[in-house]
Amino acid sequence: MMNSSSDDILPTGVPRRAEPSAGSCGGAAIRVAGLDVSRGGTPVLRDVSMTVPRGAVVGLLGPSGCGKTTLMRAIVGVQAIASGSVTVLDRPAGDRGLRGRIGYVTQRLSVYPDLSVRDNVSYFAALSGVGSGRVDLVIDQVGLGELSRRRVGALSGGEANRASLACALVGDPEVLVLDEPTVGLDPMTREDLWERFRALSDAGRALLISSHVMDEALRCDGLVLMRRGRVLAALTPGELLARTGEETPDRAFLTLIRSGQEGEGR
Ligand SMILES: Nc1ncnc2c1ncn2[C@@H]1O[C@H](COP(=O)(O)OP(=O)(O)OP(=O)(O)O)[C@@H](O)[C@H]1O
Repeated sequence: MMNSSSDDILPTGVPRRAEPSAGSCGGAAIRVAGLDVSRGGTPVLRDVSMTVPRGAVVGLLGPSGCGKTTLMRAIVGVQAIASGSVTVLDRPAGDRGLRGRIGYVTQRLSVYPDLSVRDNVSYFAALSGVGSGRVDLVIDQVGLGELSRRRVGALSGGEANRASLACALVGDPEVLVLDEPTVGLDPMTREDLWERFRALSDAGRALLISSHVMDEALRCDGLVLMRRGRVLAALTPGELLARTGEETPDRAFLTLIRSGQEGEGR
């Protein structure tokens, strides 16, 4: 039986490190309830409910086309929704008051190819009103220190992705929504970035990170597993392995899908 009630949807264990201290304004940075979205007249998200606690890294996993990007677009407020609710930092998604408080890195490059890494990040710093003090810091954090003067158009795909990430990080947003940020990266760079994500969550930021790479699931505090526009399960990596009896997340995901299909009588 998959999670469906809103009481179920916080992966157990996730809020523990993310629970607000007394007096703070609530544990969930992102709260999605009963979300339905259609694109091009076709339903692509159906009754999606999930939360991302403050101070946690939640992995959004599922096969290509299952609706991960659409869910992220709804969370950052650029996707029309049919029904349900999406709340970020206690405000409706897309609210003007959220500007600068959410960082979003899309799969497509959202930086200017004709500008250098440094100029791109400086531009985003100016947009966020943070000044230039953090520019070199975030460029170093994504491992582009030596390439900061190079035009983004002359970077490799993975380097350009990291330039996008630096632009999202420079405003020090409270919520980060990252659509496959590690795609095309070598294992060492991937490792560095996950350390960075962990440091951000330790500092209280909420991160929702989509990935095709199931092994990255083990690095997350909580997982939202999607299939065909629905949330198949929301749970911790440990729960995923324990529930399925599998040793690796990709096998566990397949086992969950199969058990779901049996439940559907297919
Ligand atoms: N502009 C659009 N018009 C119509 N359908 C769309 C549009 N964009 C996406 N879709 C469809 O919506 C569904 C969900 O797409 P989405 O991009 O959210 O999936 P995803 O899980 O992020 O996929 P991937 O992992 O391949 O990036 C897919 O079936 C896709 O074909």
